[in-house]
Amino acid sequence: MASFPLSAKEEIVERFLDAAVRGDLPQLRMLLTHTPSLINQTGYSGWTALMLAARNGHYNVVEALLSHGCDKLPVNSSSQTAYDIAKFWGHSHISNLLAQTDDRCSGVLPELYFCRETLDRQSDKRTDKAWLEAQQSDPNTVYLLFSNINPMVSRCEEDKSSEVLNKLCRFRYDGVKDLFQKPTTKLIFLGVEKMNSSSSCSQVQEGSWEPPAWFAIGTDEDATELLKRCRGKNCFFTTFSPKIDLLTFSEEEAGIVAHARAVLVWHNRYSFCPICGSGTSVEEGGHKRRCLNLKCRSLKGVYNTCYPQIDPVVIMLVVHPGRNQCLLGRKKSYPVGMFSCLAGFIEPGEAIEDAVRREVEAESGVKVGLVRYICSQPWPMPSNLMIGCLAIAISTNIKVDQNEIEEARWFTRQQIAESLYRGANPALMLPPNQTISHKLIRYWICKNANLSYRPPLDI
Ligand SMILES: NC(=O)C1=CN([C@@H]2O[C@H](COP(=O)(O)OP(=O)(O)OC[C@H]3O[C@@H](n4cnc5c(N)ncnc54)[C@H](O)[C@@H]3O)[C@@H](O)[C@H]2O)C=CC1
Ligand SMILES: [Mg+2]
Ligand SMILES: [Mg+2]
Ligand SMILES: [Mg+2]
Ligand SMILES: [Zn+2]
Repeated sequence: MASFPLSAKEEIVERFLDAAVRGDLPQLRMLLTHTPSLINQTGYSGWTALMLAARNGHYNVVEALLSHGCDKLPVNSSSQTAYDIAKFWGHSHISNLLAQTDDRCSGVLPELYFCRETLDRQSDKRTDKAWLEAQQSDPNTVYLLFSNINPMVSRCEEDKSSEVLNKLCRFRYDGVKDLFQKPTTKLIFLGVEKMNSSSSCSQVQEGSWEPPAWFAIGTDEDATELLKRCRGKNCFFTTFSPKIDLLTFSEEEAGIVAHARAVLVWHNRYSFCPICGSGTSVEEGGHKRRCLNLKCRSLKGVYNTCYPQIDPVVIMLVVHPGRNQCLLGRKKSYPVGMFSCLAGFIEPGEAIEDAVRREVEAESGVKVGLVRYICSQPWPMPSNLMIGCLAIAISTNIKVDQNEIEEARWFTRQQIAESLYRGANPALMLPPNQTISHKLIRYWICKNANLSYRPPLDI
């Protein structure tokens, strides 16, 4: 059989995998230091370094790979994870190690995008007017600019291979103070910087260091005028395709965007009092609106029109009664070949479990029994809270409501695994890594992959 010369990249992957087969830890470490992206690479066999080390009983290599953040969930063409492989070949010390790490550390259910609490919200400070005013003019305070609800960002030029493309433009007081004069400007107190290793200097010990406060400014001023403030920093607003652009921040900044955007959207929607139609004043660092009509009912008791609104949405991966398939659907608006979890808004007076059952049956005709909450994600498009569940189907016939989705289908574990780990299934493209939909699908795959953990509902 003719053999083709390997490209430089293929060659380095093969050297890395070969080190895992031989248990050559120094060589493996050296290659990993030089090229960290090797960690989850597969060779021609479709096996990762972790699988190969597990197959050959190299405990120290498995340990080193895990400590470098290796993903232990990929499966080979026989749907085996590294855990399955170690178990099959009788390397129980390795299968025990692979089964040990808990969900969050092992990548089974890693932190979700938009979920990182980068700032300390310090919600108690929102009512401290004097403190807030002092922070506003403090030279260390950080301001983020939003043209309505779209953040001003600059392109990241440093790392072209990274998924992080956008960085929030940060301003000091002098660069934005003129905007405060406009009555339509909204100022949102986002919190203060959390103390980290770089801030634990002598100033902190002396008690003289105050963590900088962060504010978001929402303005309706002309975007081109706002851009002049960046003085050539190559800034722009994410007006063209917010859905895609909002997924290209770092984890640290994504959480800040989710908070700021949801509050600014609420201000845009609730300019006037929804009870009596009067004007409102903005209070509590932008987290409350108070009606200016002293006779208004909203001033008595707690009115939920006065506080930022969040729209709860259930999103669920429906599992076939036989446990080996899952139900995914596609809307007309999805890219060609993409299928995702079914989702729908929770209705008033409805429990999460009932919303899951109602939405699944309405959209796909499939009836659902058990529902289990897994995780949640703020989704600032514009202010949803996605509540992620696994649900067990008790019927399998599909009858799609064409008004809601275009198609729904049962997919086998093998089809999903191939799409997740090898992108080899052109008929099935899964939603991007940053979405809760992706995480739920991944969670199901790994929980079903004979990992030692057995969920209480035997999902
Ligand atoms: N992060 C993720 O992985 C995913 C997020 N989503 C988000 O979930 C949300 C809900 O999913 P859909 O399937 O669209 O919901 P859905 O299945 O409830 O259908 C939405 C339709 O229901 C009506 N509706 C009823 N109550 C509503 C409310 N409170 N707000 C808005 N519309 C309401 C409207 O006619 C709307 O067109 C979407 O906004 C979407 O952005 C959806 C799928 C994946
Ligand atoms: Mg829906
Ligand atoms: Mg629906
Ligand atoms: Mg609905
Ligand atoms: Zn009112």
